[in-house]
Amino acid sequence: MDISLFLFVGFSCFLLINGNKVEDCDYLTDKTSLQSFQVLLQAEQPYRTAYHFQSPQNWLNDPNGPMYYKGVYHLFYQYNPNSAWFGDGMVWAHSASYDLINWFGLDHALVPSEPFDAISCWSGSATILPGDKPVILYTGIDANYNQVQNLATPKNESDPLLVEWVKYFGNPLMTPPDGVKGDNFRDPTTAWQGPDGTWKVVIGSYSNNQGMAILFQSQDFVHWTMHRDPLYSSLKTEMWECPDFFPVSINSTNGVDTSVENPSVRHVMKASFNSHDYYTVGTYVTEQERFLPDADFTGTSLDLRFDYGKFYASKSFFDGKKNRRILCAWVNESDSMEDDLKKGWSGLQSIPRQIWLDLNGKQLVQWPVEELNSLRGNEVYVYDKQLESGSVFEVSGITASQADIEIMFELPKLEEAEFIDTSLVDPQLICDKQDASVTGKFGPFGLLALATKDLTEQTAIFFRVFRDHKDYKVLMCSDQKRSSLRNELDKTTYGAFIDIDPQREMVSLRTLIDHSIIESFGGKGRSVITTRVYPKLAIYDEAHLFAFNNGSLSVTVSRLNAWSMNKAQITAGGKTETISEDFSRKK
Ligand SMILES: OC[C@H]1O[C@@](CO)(OC[C@@]2(O[C@H]3O[C@H](CO)[C@@H](O)[C@H](O)[C@H]3O)O[C@H](CO)[C@@H](O)[C@@H]2O)[C@@H](O)[C@@H]1O
Repeated sequence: MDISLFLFVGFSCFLLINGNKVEDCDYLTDKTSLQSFQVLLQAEQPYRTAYHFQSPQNWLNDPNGPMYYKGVYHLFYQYNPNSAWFGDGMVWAHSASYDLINWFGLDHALVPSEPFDAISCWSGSATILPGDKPVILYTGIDANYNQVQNLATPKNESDPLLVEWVKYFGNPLMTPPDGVKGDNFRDPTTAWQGPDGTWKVVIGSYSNNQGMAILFQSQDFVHWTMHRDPLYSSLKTEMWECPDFFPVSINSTNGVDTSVENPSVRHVMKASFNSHDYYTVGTYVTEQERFLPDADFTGTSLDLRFDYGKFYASKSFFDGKKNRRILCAWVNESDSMEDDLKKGWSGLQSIPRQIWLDLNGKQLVQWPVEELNSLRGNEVYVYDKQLESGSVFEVSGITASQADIEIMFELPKLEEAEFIDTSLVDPQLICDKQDASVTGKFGPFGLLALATKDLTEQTAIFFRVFRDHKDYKVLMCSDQKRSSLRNELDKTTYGAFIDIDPQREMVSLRTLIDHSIIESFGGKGRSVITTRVYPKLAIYDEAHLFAFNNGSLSVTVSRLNAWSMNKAQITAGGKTETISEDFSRKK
């Protein structure tokens, strides 16, 4: 709970709590009533997170320009200083960290101020130029609501915190090309440098019924020319937001710098559309400036996604400190806009994830950054526990509303698995039809998170294992249907197949629970599902965690380790905003 400011204007006084004007000070004349008021408000804010990044108040969306510079990690993000809703006047808020988990806020890095960003400073990326010189390319919404690309540089490069940024006087550097609408040209990627020294960057767009990554080239990072063809475009897609284009090593979990081009890397193209982050692995043919995907986007459930739940506008960066590539994304709310006004905030950032190419070369693997483990507190574990059909057991001894769980399942007699109905190809639909209450053979088995003791409220993260001819198919689901007794929440069920062979590998799950967000990594990070839930009763100490098996065949929990998670230090930025009356946020 952030009690931001007391303002005394003349004889009147009010209190800003999470950015909302909530009470006259008459009510708070003595310390006792202030304390009870705080307790009351705490009870009203059970959905704020303990270790996921969120701003103290207001609306937050895309991560922008993440980078590692002179010993400091930087996270900029889309932020509305005026409201818990998205709107005009978006800024680049700025936080810094030494470990990607604990963050301290700094002054906003970019705020609308010039003709080329008069309305808003929208998403973009950072690039570290040779000589350790960081720069930002971002989308400005100009006074005519056109999207243009702008450059900003640090005022003082020797300041590791990069607090002040200066907008280039010659902005904008790129404007919507012919045939591209003024509102379909945004979100520059991190730029990369070709072997001949040419800088390249792609901008998300939509033209001629295709979503695309328009390629621009430059010799000096200031003068940019559009390449004849987009780096890649796809007919099956809408407007591409926040594209990302980066190399991945074919034989190592290490990351590589965005400019690396050699035979030991492949390239990944990511585009955000249709509320999801889709990606495809492929080959970057430098000479032709073409990206050749192994598989084109299909606009169906067959496309690869970073996350099969809520995870949007992600951005990756190469972390030179630990030679890894890190991915972060915006996780939006599933409650109503009215709820967001009441809470005074909206939007979270995912836990930063390390990403690398799976050994099979077909897809990426993701895992929470190792620094997260530093928040692990009390641990409980279970080994070799048989889960008979219909059984449920409580994992007690940890803070179930704030936890990190790793669990591995062994499936004896795999051959008894039921055959998959091959007419069902969309995993999300299967998870929805065959939710956690529907008994199969192997599955549903998994975890019941943020559950009441009597299981009235529960979010089930579970697996089903099917036979498919001589092979097996492992389905992972996150079922939010019973996540809350509250109505008017989006309780969509999510699902994904996991590319593992249960004959050779145990079915594993790592789940991060943090009050209103659940991030689940199946099959050692081969499929990930993030969800937002808002239990009415299963909050704080009333939240419980269970392992369950609702399949007709028994399964064995070969290993379960669960940790209480400590709170991360995430402090507010340097500037406190006051409420603008233009943006009505009255309760
Ligand atoms: O903050 C601007 C950046 O966000 C992006 C991707 O998230 O585009 C957002 C977008 O606006 C929609 O999304 C808002 C939340 O992200 C939502 O509240 C709003 O109502 C939506 O319109 O902006 C355009 C124009 O409105 C829309 O097409 C996008 O989805 C990114 O592309 C921006 O740089």
